[in-house]
Amino acid sequence: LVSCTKRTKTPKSELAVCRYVLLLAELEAHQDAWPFLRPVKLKSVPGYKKIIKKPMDFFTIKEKLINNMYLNQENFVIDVNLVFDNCQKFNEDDSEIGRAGHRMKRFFDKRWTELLH
Ligand SMILES: Cc1ncccc1N[C@@H](C)c1cnc2ccsc2c1
Repeated sequence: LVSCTKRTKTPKSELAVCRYVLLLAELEAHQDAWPFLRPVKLKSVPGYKKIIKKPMDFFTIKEKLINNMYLNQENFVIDVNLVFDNCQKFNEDDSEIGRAGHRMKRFFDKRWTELLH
C-alpha cells in the first residue's frame, strides 16, 4: 500500500487496491455510515445472528483489504454489497438504519461507476 503515495510504477492490482482504499475511506466518512462502521454486536441485537448469515461491515472490509484478502475486485464489491443487503434484510426500509443503508448504497454505486470510467 506504500506505493499509493510513492510515484513508482505499480502493478495494475496495486492501483486497484488503492482505488478500493480510497473508496472505502469515502464510505466511512459519509454521514450515513454510522450503522456500518463496525461489526453488529450479535449479543446486543436480538435476532441478528439468526437472520444474517454473513455479517459484514466497513471495518472488516478494510482489514481484509490491508491483509490483501481481495484477490479480485469482484470480492471487494461483493462484501460492500453484503453490508447493504444485510441492512435491507434486517431493517425496515422506513427506519433510521434502513434509510441510511439505502443512501449509502446509492452513494457507493455512483462512486463505483465513476471510479471505473
Ligand atoms: C447495520 C445494523 N443493522 C441492524 C442492526 C444494527 C446495525 N448496526 C449496529 C452498529 C447498531 C447497533 N445498535 C444500534 C442502536 C441504535 S442504532 C444501532 C446500530
